[in-house]
Amino acid sequence: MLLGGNKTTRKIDNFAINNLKIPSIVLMENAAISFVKHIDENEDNFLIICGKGNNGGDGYAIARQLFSKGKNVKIFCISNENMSNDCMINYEICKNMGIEIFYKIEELDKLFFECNVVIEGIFGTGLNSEIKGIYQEIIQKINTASNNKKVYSIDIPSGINGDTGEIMGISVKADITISFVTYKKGFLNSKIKDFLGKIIIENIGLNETSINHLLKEYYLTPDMIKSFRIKRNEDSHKGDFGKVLIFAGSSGFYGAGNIVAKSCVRTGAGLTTVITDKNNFSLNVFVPEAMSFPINFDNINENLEKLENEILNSDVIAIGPGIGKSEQAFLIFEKLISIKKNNKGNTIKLILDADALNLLSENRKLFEKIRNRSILTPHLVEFSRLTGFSTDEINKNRFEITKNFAKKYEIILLLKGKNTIITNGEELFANSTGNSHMANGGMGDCLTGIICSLVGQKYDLMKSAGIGAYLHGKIADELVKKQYIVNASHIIENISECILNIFQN
Ligand SMILES: NC(=O)C1=CN([C@@H]2O[C@H](COP(=O)(O)OP(=O)(O)OC[C@H]3O[C@@H](n4cnc5c(N)ncnc54)[C@H](O)[C@@H]3O)[C@@H](O)[C@H]2O)[C@H](O)CC1
Ligand SMILES: [K+]
Repeated sequence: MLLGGNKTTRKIDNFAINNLKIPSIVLMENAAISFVKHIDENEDNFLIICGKGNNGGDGYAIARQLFSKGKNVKIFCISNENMSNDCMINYEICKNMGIEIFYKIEELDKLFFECNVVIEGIFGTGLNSEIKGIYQEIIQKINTASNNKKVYSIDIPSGINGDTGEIMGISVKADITISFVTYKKGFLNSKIKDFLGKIIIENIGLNETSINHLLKEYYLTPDMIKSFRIKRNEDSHKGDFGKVLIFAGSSGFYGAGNIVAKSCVRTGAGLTTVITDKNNFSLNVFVPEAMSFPINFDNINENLEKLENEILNSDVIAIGPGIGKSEQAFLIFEKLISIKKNNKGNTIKLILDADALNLLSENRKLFEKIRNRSILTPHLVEFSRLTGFSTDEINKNRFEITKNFAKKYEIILLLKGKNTIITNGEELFANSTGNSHMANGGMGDCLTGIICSLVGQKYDLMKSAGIGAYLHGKIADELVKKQYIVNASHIIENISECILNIFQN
């Protein structure tokens, strides 16, 4: 699903009108028809509150549609001066059709009392400043009425900034928001969850393929994830699903390595090998399918040469969870990223997480070695270390900062958090799954394991990160329906079933 905002709505509008030659009034009519589809047939007595821009125009067109179905419809017109063209056209039609239109704010309380459903089209993507005066008063009244009326918002609850989700002084609290063409970036702002109600994204007669060259940002949906699927050949063997090398876990943190390995195996990698302390015997018990490459941390030079063979044999290397920042960890990390091509002549892909990111932050010249082949999976604090931006700065400007970083270092960035972001600097995915009940130790390790496994199975880096983040969150979303806390072990046990559901449903 396309992800957009105020500027992109204007871009799509312009393209549809100027290139596809769809008159703007047709777009508005399509929007109205799509909107009305979501209104329960049994509802009656509508109050439609209209501003003077195209959001208000949508409101007048919706009023006409409902009226022509025989519904009781009343309109509150906030202003009939300086209306946009299409708003004026629909306003005039409503007048001509004899729909009752009210203008005085003193009449609003009675209108609220008499209606069952409020539909508001005050501001959409054109809101450009703090809401004051009469607009503020009307929105306050809608919110008071909303205690016992159903409130539908057209496109965006009036008062929410479509780009940032910021509340511009005051905002309508909708029960249902029916938005057009794109999932608005502002909806990702967790602070406004209660203002949006149920979100539905509707079509206005534009096929996604005819406009998706205009924007390269997506909100990940089940359909998108399904479309990423690579079919498995009947005659394939384990070598076709990737040789994954994992450097994770160290004394005191063996669990991290075990979780990465088990997630990787459960996601379907062909062969999984874990570089681990020679004294770690837990791996074989926890993940019998994985192999281990033992390291003597007291004398790592013993193993570095043998390690070279292991690297040359691998398709993808995941590095980071639980490795610490010791001299030895650094030397192994440096060795692992120093060879670009494997025995088959293919580029070895890298997934860098946790301490690998911290080591990278402190040794920036290593960025040179990871270009064009890596996914970095920081959480907010790790990303702050990598970029030098404060966590507040990143939160305010996630899209731009992540894209710039990915572009500068030619890597895929996956910034973990609510609506995890994945970008290569051009294209961007915002994840739609996940919840706060999965915020506990080991979750990141599990995500790393899933992603490196997908890369091993020849999914490209963007898609591996996208499927991985979606799957990881989706499993947790399903589990919280029946349990309060979700741990990495719970995710691991459900990976295979969830992949089946996503790819086959
Ligand atoms: N491609 C699509 O998705 C389509 C969307 N449609 C609808 O059009 C609106 C956007 O319409 P636009 O005319 O650009 O803006 P608005 O109606 O949101 O508001 C503009 C109106 O309000 C004034 N204004 C802005 N901020 C304030 C403020 N703080 N106080 C007072 N007045 C303010 C501004 O000056 C304008 O007069 C989109 O959301 C969809 O609902 C199309 O119908 C079809 C294509
Ligand atoms: K609105």
